[in-house]
Amino acid sequence: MLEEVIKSLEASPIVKKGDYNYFVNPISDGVPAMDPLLLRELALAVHKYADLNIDKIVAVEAMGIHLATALSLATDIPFVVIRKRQYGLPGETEVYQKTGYGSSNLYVNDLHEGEKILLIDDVVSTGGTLVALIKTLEDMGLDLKSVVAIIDKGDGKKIVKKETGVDVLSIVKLDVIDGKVVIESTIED
Ligand SMILES: O=P(O)(O)OC[C@H]1O[C@H](OP(=O)(O)OP(=O)(O)O)[C@H](O)[C@@H]1O
Ligand code: HPA
Repeated sequence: MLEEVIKSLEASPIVKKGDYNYFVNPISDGVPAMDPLLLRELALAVHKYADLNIDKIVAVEAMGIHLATALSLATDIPFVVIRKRQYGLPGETEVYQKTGYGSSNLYVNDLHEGEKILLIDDVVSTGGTLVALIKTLEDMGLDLKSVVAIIDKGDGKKIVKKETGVDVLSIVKLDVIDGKVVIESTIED
């Protein structure tokens, strides 16, 4: 079921961001172009394994958005985006996000105490993004039914578990070794 996903990830070029080995892929960057077959495989895998008894899908800007869109179309569940742009709307919550190569503020809007949500992002790597978001969303009283990171890079998922107690649902586990993406496992193994 994940043939296109694996093929595409294994072909990812690696670019350096400082010391960080950054893989470039349609799932995580929209570059090179995303084959709809690949996007469909991802949406089907999330549909199959995630808890979809939820009120909203919550995407992290930027590269959670296409994944949330595909899942929303497949499920008829609405999605909201955690943006890098501040709106200053009532109830807006700011979250500081630090990755292996940068940082920014994220802004949570239109999420309300007691709502059941699925949080989706493309990659978990240092865990900086998901740890900060999970802590904030839990403090806001949201019920995180599933936390999805399509790609678990290095120790990402393990770090999130240690820091928050939350099990991230990931479709592919990979690492960058000797300048290449190496697939370690998939959810279908
Ligand atoms: O586990 P971490 O080390 O936090 O890395 C994961 C985060 O890094 C990327 O975000 P980035 O801020 O680069 O944004 P983008 O989605 O706009 O590319 C990715 O989309 C995740 O949100
Ligand atoms: N590639 C793409 N997106 C990412 C990465 C990466 O290596 N790490 C965190 N987000």
